[in-house]
Amino acid sequence: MLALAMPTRLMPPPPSPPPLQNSCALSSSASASLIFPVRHSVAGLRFGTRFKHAYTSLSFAALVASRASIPRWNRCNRVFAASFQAKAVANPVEVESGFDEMVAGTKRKYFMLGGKGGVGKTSLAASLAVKFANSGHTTLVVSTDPAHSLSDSFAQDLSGGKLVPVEGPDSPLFALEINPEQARSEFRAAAQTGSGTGVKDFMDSFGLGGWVEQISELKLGELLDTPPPGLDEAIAISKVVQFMQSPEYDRFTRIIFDTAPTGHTLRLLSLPDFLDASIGKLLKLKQKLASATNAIKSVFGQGDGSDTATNRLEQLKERMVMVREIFRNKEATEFVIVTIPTVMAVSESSRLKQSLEKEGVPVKRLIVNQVLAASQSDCKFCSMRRKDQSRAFDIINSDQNLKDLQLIQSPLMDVEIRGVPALRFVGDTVWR
Ligand SMILES: Nc1ncnc2c1ncn2[C@@H]1O[C@H](COP(=O)(O)OP(=O)(O)OP(=O)(O)O)[C@@H](O)[C@H]1O
Repeated sequence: MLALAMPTRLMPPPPSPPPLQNSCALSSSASASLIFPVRHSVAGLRFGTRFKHAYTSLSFAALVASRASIPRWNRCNRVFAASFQAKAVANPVEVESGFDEMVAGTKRKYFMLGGKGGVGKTSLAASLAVKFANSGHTTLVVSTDPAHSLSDSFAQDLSGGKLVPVEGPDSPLFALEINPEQARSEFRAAAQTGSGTGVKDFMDSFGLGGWVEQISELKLGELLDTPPPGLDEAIAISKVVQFMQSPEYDRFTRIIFDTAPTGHTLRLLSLPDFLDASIGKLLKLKQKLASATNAIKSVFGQGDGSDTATNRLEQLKERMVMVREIFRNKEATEFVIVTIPTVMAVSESSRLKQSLEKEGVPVKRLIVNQVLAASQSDCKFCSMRRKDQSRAFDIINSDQNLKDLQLIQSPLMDVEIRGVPALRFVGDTVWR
């Protein structure tokens, strides 16, 4: 059934005819064997005629409801992607997003969605969460992005750092927004007692110069004074790991992370090793000092509560190791790269893929979001955008880091994706 298949590779669209009345026609033309429409012809929404699933009428109601707030600065930006013009270059089995594989089994799986800022990570993470929940999985979606937008995406207040039930899906779906600022404060409070210049001076005054050198190697003071980007997220994720150790979390069979933009994610990936090494050294040092004089013991000993601090550091270290294990577990984890069809975004995705590979993080899929549909008649703006888009797809097809990933396309909608019905619609369109 060709209509159910998604193409693996977009081919450059045929040359566009001259613009007609400066408008974007909503055509879903398909020329027989090579070109076929997507399963949900979104253009059909406008005329209410071509829905194939019960969900879509619901979704459309929500989408229509939210349309009122969209500025109509140009007819072109109202285009719902009508169809993808694509060449079926591969076996139809390969051209779907592979959702069957993602949803299979009741063992817990983690999905991390990441990419450049603003490409649609949150919308796609939320839509995937809704799709899993509607497929029978008790699902958790977590935001560790310092600039949370999960609440906006679900149109529900999810802040507060606690599990919040999301209303609407068929099976339980919970969301959790971790406040990275607060998580970092906790980390500072836990770590400060065991390091820093105060201890260094103190050690020096006892003639323990060698130790001073070791302490400065820790770089923990530096870490706390100017925390590297990504630390917030590392701590936020380690907090999630902490939560997940509690029995309350056993029921979740799918956990989705809406991660921070690329830069943060890359630094985050190298951070567990760095923290692991730093905290490890600190703990080792503490153990050595435990047999030293009472005066030194008082710095690290029970009297001033710093044992609690080191215990917490030890806990943090353990969690960082767990985070790293989760990130690298090929059986349980998948990092899904989200991009948009622009040269800049695709180049960044390529670098992200390379770094993830270097860190041993499994990546199988690349979602190209906001794909503009092919159209019979184009306004100048749309045809320019489509040319850019086509260039971006060419790059993906030839890029060493990206070309072997399973390509998923997500159409550009002409409304903001907000609320469970809209997310359900997007989920059914993209995750098939
Ligand atoms: N396919 C799409 N069609 C139309 N609008 C979209 C699409 N995907 C995302 N958007 C819109 O783009 C905006 C940004 O999306 P989203 O918040 O999901 O991106 P993000 O990558 O998570 O951003 P950030 O990096 O800031 O966290 C939102 O208003 C969202 O509704």
